[in-house]
Formats: sequence, C-alpha cells, structure tokens
Amino acid sequence: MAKTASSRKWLARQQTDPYVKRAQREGYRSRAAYKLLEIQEKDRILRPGLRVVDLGAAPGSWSQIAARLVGRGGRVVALDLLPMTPLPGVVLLQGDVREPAVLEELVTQLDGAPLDLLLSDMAPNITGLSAVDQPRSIHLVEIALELVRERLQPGGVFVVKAFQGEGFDQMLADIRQSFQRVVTRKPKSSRPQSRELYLVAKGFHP
Ligand SMILES: C[S@@+](CC[C@H](N)C(=O)[O-])C[C@H]1O[C@@H](n2cnc3c(N)ncnc32)[C@H](O)[C@@H]1O
Repeated sequence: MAKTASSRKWLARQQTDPYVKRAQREGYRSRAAYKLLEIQEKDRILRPGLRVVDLGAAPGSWSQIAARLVGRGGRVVALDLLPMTPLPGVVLLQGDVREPAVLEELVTQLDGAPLDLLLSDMAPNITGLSAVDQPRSIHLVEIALELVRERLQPGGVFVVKAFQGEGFDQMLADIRQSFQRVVTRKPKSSRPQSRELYLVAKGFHP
C-alpha cells in the first residue's frame, strides 16, 4: 500500500528519535515512558502500595512504570480505546472513557476503594485542525477531572496531559480549585514543537 506523506514523516521520525531507540533498548513499550520517568524524578508521584488508574494507557509504558513502582501491595488499572498486550501486575480495560458504562467498569475494578493517583496521557486523534483537536483534548481532561472528583482520596495526585490553546486557562483554573498545588511540566522527551504539557496536581481536596 502506498504510504501517505504524513506516515512517511512519522516513520522517518521514529527511525531517528533517540527516545524511541532508548525505549526499545530498555524494554519500554513507547517513548512516552520517559515523560513519566521525568515527572517521577521531579515530583515523586509513584511509590509502593498506591492505587493507580492510567487513562489512555496503550501501548502501556506508563503502566509498566506504575506497576513496577507501586509493587505487589499496590494496584494499577489501565484503560484505553485500543487493545493492549497483557502486562504483569496491571488490570487492562478496553473502552472509551467518554462512555458511562466503561467508567463504571473501571470503578468496579477498583473494588469501590478510593484512588491515590490518577494518570491521564489521553490524546484525541489529531486532525491538525485546532478548532477540532483543542475542544476534544479539553473534553478528555474534563472527563478525567470528573473521575478525580468522584474517586480520588483527599490528598491524592492527578497527572494529566493537556494542550495549550483555547480553553486551557479555564481548565487549569478548574483543576486548581480542587488541589493545593498544580505545576506544569514539559518533559525533555515531549517534542518541543508539540503544544502538549503535563499538569501535576497534588493535595486533592474534595
Ligand atoms: C499518547 S497515547 C498514550 C501512551 C501511553 N501513556 C504509554 O505510555 O504507552 C494516548 C492514548 O490515549 C488513548 N485515548 C484517546 N482517547 C481515548 C478515549 N476516549 N478513551 C480511552 N482512551 C483514549 C489513545 O487510544 C492512545 O492510546
């Protein structure tokens, strides 16, 4: 099948990207691993025994890291639209976070107990049209924030990918209302030309 210009560009970037090579060498499922590892180094969000949900988890590098760091006493539930290859120590769910039945299943997998940490690296399929992509990405953050407000322990932590643009400031203000401290992180492994960044929100108060 003929390759489109954008898939050729993607392939070329994958072949030269140092983080892609490093992920292959170090056994991570994607280069996204290094974003979470950098956040972990600065913010110390993962530790043994925590109960973690990973939204937008496929192919699974964040869950790999989370499962390792929470250990046997913790729990990691991972959700994605896409199927994922099984990962030791991780409960995998496939579905769309925008569907209430999928969220219900997620809550069931937590045995009704509150969460210590909600991770969301969700991103919509990018069309290149910011009038379409930006509201979709904000909507995904809003859904993750709803889950936070329903399920996070007081004092819990929320790490979420967001894209700078229309609606960002308002969404940030909304998150700030529920947390003692919110910082923005732009990991080195996040491509400089991308408007993505991560919000690390600590000290949840319902
Ligand atoms: C950047 S990737 C995540 C990479 C992942 N953190 C890792 O370490 O491998 C973003 C993911 O968000 C998922 N996603 C986007 N919209 C979603 C939705 N509505 N429900 C569930 N997952 C979604 C996509 O399928 C995609 O796999």
